[in-house]
Amino acid sequence: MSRLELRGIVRRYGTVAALDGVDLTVPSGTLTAVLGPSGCGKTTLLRCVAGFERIDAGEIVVDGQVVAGPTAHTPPQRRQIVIVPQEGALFPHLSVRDNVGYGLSRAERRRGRIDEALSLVGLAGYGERMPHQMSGGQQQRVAVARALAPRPSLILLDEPFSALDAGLRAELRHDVRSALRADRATGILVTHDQGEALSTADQIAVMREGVIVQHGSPTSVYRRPADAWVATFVGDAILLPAQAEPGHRDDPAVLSTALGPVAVAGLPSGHGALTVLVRPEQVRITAPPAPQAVIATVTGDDFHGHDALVTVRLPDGTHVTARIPAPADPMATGTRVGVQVEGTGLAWRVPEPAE
Ligand SMILES: Nc1ncnc2c1ncn2[C@@H]1O[C@H](COP(=O)(O)OP(=O)(O)OP(=O)(O)O)[C@@H](O)[C@H]1O
Repeated sequence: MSRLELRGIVRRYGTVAALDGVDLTVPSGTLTAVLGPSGCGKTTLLRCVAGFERIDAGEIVVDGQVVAGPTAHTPPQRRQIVIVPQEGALFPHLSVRDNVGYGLSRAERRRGRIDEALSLVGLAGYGERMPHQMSGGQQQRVAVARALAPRPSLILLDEPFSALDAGLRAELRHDVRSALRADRATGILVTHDQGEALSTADQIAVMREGVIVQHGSPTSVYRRPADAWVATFVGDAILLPAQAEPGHRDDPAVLSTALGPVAVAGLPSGHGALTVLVRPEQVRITAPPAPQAVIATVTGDDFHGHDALVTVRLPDGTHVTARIPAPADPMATGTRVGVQVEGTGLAWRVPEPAE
């Protein structure tokens, strides 16, 4: 169990700042998912924490000890930090047992740490198999067991489930999360899959262009995204234009949008153009249209088993997609429905165009 602190980390490649002042704290025994689009610096961040890359500015502190900074660079083998890569991490010529025991002392092997690590990932009894006798998902479990076995200060997971199909991914991330918790390990999970980040991590750090733009619990990042970009990156978002009037003093204020009235808490002060965020599950669809609902026309219905994504055209011509519990019959294209927003939305001021 270790606490990780990143303070103002900068890592440049020529003129590109892959990391441009990253601040992040990962409390002991917790898992933080670093979520961001391709090229935002996620892998560079892991490589700096592990010690494979030197940093140009800032400090990396593990349990109060500076492992990288202006005058320090502890080499990777002395950081007690392990990385679990996407795939192909196992030695093909070694048994599962020998793979897991690779970095362990003889004493730890004797104390039964290999079997303990295999049980943590649900593979008790698989020690004598060779990697090629295991499925892709089982091989990733072995890789996680091998990483956990020496009880590292930190475990860094670099998109470890990305090569697996959807069902196996969900099962494995759940089991890996349980294994990390059982071992009270501190970890960072890098992913660009927002569902994975929301369902697996204790904290989410959203990264954009080499900076952490928001850090918080999955619920806080989903419910109170820092800006419209985070809102669309973490979850599906409906963004609607609205206008703040000087008379809006209530909290929540009720704004007029193409989806009808939307209650917004914590409205920015002053008047001007706003962007209002509503999540697709907040849109209620009624057929026949409920009184006071905005009248819309169904243009698409995607059935997903547990729910359905229904796209409608609003009177102003814009299309929005609602997530509703799957109806018994699909909503036919052209059906006239009513749409209303439930709960509260969020709003941000639209930046003035530069002169
Ligand atoms: N060795 C390198 N030399 C030069 N530029 C690099 C190097 N490694 C990374 N970069 C650049 O740094 C930026 C961040 O790259 P990084 O691989 O960390 O992103 P990422 O978020 O992990 O992307 P992905 O999700 O696609 O793996 C990119 O602009 C990339 O081109």
